[in-house]
Amino acid sequence: MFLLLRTEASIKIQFVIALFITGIGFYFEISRMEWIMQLLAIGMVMGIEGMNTAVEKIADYIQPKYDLKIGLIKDISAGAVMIVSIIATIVGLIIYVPKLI
Ligand SMILES: Nc1ncnc2c1ncn2[C@@H]1O[C@H](COP(=O)(O)OP(=O)(O)OP(=O)(O)O)[C@@H](O)[C@H]1O
Repeated sequence: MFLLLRTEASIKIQFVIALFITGIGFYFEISRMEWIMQLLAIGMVMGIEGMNTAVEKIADYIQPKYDLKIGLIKDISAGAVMIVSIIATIVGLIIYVPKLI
């Protein structure tokens, strides 16, 4: 976890967003269930991002040169991050939009 936070720019950004959204959670005094959903969303995104980083590192280790199959593998792995990020954004909107309007 510390290795990821120290070396990966995308995890650093997600960590800052996680801290920010946690602060927002305290500000709006979200419910116990909303905290569970928010924490799951944060954990999902950062966990899958960590796995994506591992896939990228393995790919670069086994094939440092340009390779269509490696490109496809990296795209699929990045796609997994995209899926959980979209879902996490929707969860955030479901929690906070009603509090803002
Ligand atoms: N060896 C390769 N062969 C073919 N395409 C590659 C290769 N390496 C990267 N790519 C393409 O470039 C994209 C970005 O790959 P890269 O490894 O730079 O990840 P990244 O998304 O920049 O991740 P991060 O910012 O976390 O390092 C991949 O999704 C893939 O499409």
